[in-house]
Amino acid sequence: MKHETTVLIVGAGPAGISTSACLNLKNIPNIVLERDDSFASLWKKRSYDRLKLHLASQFCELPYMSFPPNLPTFISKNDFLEYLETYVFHFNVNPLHQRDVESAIFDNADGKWHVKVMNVENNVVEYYAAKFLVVATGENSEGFVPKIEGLDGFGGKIMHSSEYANGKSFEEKDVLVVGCGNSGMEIAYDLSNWGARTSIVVRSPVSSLLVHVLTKEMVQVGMFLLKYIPCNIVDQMVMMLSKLTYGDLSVFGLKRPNKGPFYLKKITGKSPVIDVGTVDKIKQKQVKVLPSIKKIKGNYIKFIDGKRKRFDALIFATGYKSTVTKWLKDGVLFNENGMPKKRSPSHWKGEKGIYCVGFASAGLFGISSDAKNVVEDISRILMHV
Ligand SMILES: Cc1cc2nc3c(=O)[nH]c(=O)nc-3n(C[C@H](O)[C@H](O)[C@H](O)COP(=O)(O)OP(=O)(O)OC[C@H]3O[C@@H](n4cnc5c(N)ncnc54)[C@H](O)[C@@H]3O)c2cc1C
Ligand SMILES: NC(=O)C1=CN([C@@H]2O[C@H](COP(=O)(O)OP(=O)(O)OC[C@H]3O[C@@H](n4cnc5c(N)ncnc54)[C@H](OP(=O)(O)O)[C@@H]3O)[C@@H](O)[C@H]2O)C=CC1
Ligand SMILES: O=C(O)C(=O)Cc1c[nH]c2ccccc12
Repeated sequence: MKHETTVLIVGAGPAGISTSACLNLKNIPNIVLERDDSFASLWKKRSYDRLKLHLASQFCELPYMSFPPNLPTFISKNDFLEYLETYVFHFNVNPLHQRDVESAIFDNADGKWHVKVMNVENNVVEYYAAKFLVVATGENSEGFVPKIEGLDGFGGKIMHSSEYANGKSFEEKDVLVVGCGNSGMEIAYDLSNWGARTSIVVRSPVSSLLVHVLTKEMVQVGMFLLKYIPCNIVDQMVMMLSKLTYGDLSVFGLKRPNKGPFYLKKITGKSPVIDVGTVDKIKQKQVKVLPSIKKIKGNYIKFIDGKRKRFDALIFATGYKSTVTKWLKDGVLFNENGMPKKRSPSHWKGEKGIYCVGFASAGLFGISSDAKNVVEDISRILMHV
């Protein structure tokens, strides 16, 4: 049997949920397919305990619902999850769980997307069809771990940042965090608080890790000013504040790029590091900075500066990859990395009724705007048929 609807949404993270909510408000039939056994699985199962939103709450709202007024500016993971619970209930969003989308093909004959789904609860294949397909599987669908010589033979524990909850089991252990994006920097801070002897790999200036380090307040002020002042001026102000607060961090391998943080976020999607106290720990030598890994032998890690050190655990905070190309080969909307071919703001629409929500590297703010754009477009098309 084939399940027919108007819009099929793949993924029930913030992107899928908000798209379904916007469609429900317009009474457009839709089905949300989610591979996990709950919605917002990244937030529920694949993010660390101490996670708080890095952006002020007004930049993290999903369409048509504000956060409760009693919440602090920077919301905790649990409060965000409670907000999502209220959101799905209020907008009557009902994802079908344990539905892993395996393929999606457009059929010119009937003008519909045909989607093959594995119901992982009972191992039965299901088929769905719809005029519109919204890809909402996210930029963080799968953890990325680089290939390193000897990694398979590492004698200690290996995990990706998405599997890290807290540092309870790492007390008194030697732990190496690889990667110093927002996940790596915060996990290193957490590990150190839990009493782990913590080191973090910052790519050496040779392969140059150019990164802005800001506080969440600097980002908050910057986001506010961007509404009124050109990006280059906001960037200069924020960079000046960062210099005054942190000084020169290049001795720790963290080199400030010439281009500003908001400009770089817009052009490359790369977020600045929003410091939660890790920089202070680095300066106090409570978190040690090490260069890139050359190879691994047993429990020993050899670094590119020739030094060697023993570790009990490796935590890869080396980012994520999109998994869209595993099940979708549309050739138009997405490139070979499963990311939109077109840059924001025209990234969200493909051909033949395919869309994506949540692929603009613009966080929850970008998701909200994508969802509204996509649903407006679908609604306009439906009104003209
Ligand atoms: C640790 C972390 C913290 C973040 N914090 C912030 C923040 O504070 N502020 C901010 O603005 N942004 C933040 N982001 C960025 C972004 O907003 C979040 O990643 C957000 O959850 C993205 O929502 P999404 O719905 O696009 O993707 P996801 O939340 O990843 O949801 C995608 C869903 O699709 C499902 N799926 C994937 N493949 C399939 C398939 N084949 N079939 C069926 N279902 C599938 C997944 O199981 C998942 O539930 C953070 C990201 C991370 C990793
Ligand atoms: N509270 C919050 O709001 C949080 C938000 N986030 C967001 O989630 C998204 C994902 O963040 P994150 O998980 O940190 O991933 P990122 O992709 O942002 O960072 C990965 C880091 O790993 C480095 N890296 C990759 N490969 C290697 C390697 N072989 N050796 C050494 N370093 C390597 C990258 O360096 P390079 O750039 O040189 O490739 C980069 O610094 C981001 O948008 C982030 O802002 C994450 C955590 C908390
Ligand atoms: O946390 C993230 O990864 C985000 O993408 C959120 C975000 C959107 N715009 C920004 C500008 C500066 C820092 C973070 C973000």
